[in-house]
Amino acid sequence: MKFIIEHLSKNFEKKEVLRDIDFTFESGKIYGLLGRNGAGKTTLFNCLNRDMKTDGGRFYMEDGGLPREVAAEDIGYVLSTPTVPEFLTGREFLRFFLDINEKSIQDPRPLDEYFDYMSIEPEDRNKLLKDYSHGMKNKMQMLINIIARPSVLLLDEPLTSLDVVVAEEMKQLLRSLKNGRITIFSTHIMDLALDLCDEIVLLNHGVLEVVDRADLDSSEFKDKIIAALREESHD
Ligand SMILES: Nc1ncnc2c1ncn2[C@@H]1O[C@H](COP(=O)(O)OP(=O)(O)OP(=O)(O)O)[C@@H](O)[C@H]1O
Repeated sequence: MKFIIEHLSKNFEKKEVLRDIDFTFESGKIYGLLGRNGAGKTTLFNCLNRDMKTDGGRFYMEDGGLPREVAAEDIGYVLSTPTVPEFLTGREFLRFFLDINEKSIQDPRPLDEYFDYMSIEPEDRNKLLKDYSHGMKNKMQMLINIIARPSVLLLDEPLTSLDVVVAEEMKQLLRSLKNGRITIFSTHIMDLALDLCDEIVLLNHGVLEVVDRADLDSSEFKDKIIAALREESHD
């Protein structure tokens, strides 16, 4: 399976944020998306999730060499700021999500199995989501996105505000989930990107380019990324 973006562009009035995004993502890989503040990472995710209209270009899936339209259930999107219904308990939210997606979720599991999977403690499962910490809300958002088994999982800086233990658990989780799907992960934490991702992709000057990590040790590779991103400031 591939996820192919061709000549995608997006402007905000006169500001050209995405100029010509042309990229092919392949199943089984985690892609680390790096870019300066304001480079357009969230805008790209919003366009791919169809929350925002693009100004040009297209994107589609390719299965067994055949192109097909992107269906809503193909894309999972975890926002950097978790948005969950605060008036529900963790358990109510999960049950509600499973109920409304009953037809599309293959092999639903008992609720506690999902909570166990995300290491959400039994005493927290019946608490209101408004009383969940940022990291716990983030886990819930991640959970509902992975239950739905999207082909493409977009993660907008999901680990930035998590403590080291939860961040490590999330990393393990993402690694365990990567087969059979495309994971695109935006982050400002370069070590995390180098550690977790199979490919590093830079969003720079409105285009996406892969950074070749062949034959470079980690420090040289980091310098190369910083040098490439620094160019952006001379615009
Ligand atoms: N709805 C909008 N209306 C106008 N301009 C916008 C809108 N959304 C984003 N922008 C602009 O588009 C540019 C890219 O923003 P975006 O949030 O996509 O960047 P980012 O790479 O995710 O940044 P960061 O790393 O700081 O989160 C910025 O200049 C931003 O001000």
